[in-house]
Amino acid sequence: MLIAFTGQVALAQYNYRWGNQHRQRVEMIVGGDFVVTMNDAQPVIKNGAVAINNGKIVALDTEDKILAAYRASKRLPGEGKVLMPGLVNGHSHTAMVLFRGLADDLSLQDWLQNYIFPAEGQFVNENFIRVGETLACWEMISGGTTTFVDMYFKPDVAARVVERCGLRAVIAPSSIDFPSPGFRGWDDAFAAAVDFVKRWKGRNPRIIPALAPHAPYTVSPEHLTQAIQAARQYDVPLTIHLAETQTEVQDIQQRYNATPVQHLENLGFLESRVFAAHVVWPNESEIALMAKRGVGVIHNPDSNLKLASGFAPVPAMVQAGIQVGLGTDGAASNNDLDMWEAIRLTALIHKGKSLDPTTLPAKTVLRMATLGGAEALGLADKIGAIKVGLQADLIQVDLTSAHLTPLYDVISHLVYAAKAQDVDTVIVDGQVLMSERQVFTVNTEQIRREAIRIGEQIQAELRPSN
Ligand SMILES: CSC[C@H]1O[C@@H](n2cnc3c(O)ncnc32)[C@H](O)[C@@H]1O
Ligand SMILES: [Zn+2]
Repeated sequence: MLIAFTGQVALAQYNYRWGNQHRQRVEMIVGGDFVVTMNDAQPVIKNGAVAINNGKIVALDTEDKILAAYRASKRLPGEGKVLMPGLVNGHSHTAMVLFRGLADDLSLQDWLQNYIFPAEGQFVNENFIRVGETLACWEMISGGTTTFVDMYFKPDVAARVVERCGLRAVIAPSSIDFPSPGFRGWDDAFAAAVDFVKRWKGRNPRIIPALAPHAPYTVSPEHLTQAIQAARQYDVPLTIHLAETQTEVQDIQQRYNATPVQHLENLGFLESRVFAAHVVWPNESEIALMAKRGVGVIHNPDSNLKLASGFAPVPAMVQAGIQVGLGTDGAASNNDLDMWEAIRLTALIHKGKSLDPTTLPAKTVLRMATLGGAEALGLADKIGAIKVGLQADLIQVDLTSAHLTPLYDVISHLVYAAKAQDVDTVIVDGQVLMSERQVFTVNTEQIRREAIRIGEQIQAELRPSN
């Protein structure tokens, strides 16, 4: 008896001393009852875990195997949770959260010309962007977005906020042919955008500078050509609003005798560094053209519905092999930055439109919100899936709420039932930004106060539209 007990103690001591030594030390181990990987080799691992070191995924397996091979000073257990790649919001104007609810129930043209452009001219300055961007980062972290595209103004301020909040972002300063906040017109806006790109390229791996001419109806052919040439010269992505409304299609047809996508093709603009937002009204040959040129598309269902822009032919674009991601657009046309809503709407509206319930099945849509977005942005070698060698941009989604009980199919729940509030943990580059719904990188009380103050100022000073 005594011998057996002594033997057990010795074994425990051996395991403690040497077993631990044999396990490789990593920074963090994160688990999930289900690990949804977006990696075809191992799509869903039950009772899985991921080992993270230096911000990267170094191992992915069942939790038993991970714990047998690795030890970590930090562990985020996965009971009652799904572990999955962070969501990629492929199109937003993030600081527009401060214009949320300012002008609703309008068409895009009316909304932009008569409400949003004037309000931006009046209120967007560096402080507006600092507060709006921080508020948006808080909202996005809370909802499980780990990478987003910000197509807006004052990119240096936005980039510094993103650095502090810990998210990953493609920061694409807007250039447009008429006055915009801080600029007289295209020339000074575009020069500043190029200067931003030159200064931020390679500076912080989480900040990807890009160029963003607004749209074919607000940027001349000469300036569009200038933009794509600069994107090539500095080897950065380029994003643009494209074929968003029927009004745009008619306008471009009248001005240039071409449909919007064809117009860009005629300028030699279409290539794989380009990803276009909306693309609601491409014709069949334009879809084939975008697929051939490797142009990514970001679908924004909430905004397209709210502005009554129409239903983008997403099933046909996916079928053609276009890399399609999802976006929220700005919170003034959505009215939030909730990617779960974009996921659910995408999975629903195209079924209704096609009268076919097999259109865009849940798995396809979840892929669009993660790996599809990463592909469209040209970032799939870094993010979008749980795979050894990729950056550790991960979220844990809590499965214990009433609306996720019971569970038959984890992908079904993520697409048709989960909500932003179910996101429990957010990790970017191996850094925990939120755990148990507590956001660590934003002073939420302070930013709420500052956002309310700006809202009061806008309310008091907004000039009526004509
Ligand atoms: C040059 S990008 C920033 C510019 O775009 C405006 N904007 C916001 N949402 C949309 C949209 O859906 N279509 C076109 N333009 C949009 C935003 O207010 C900025 O002025
Ligand atoms: Zn937009």
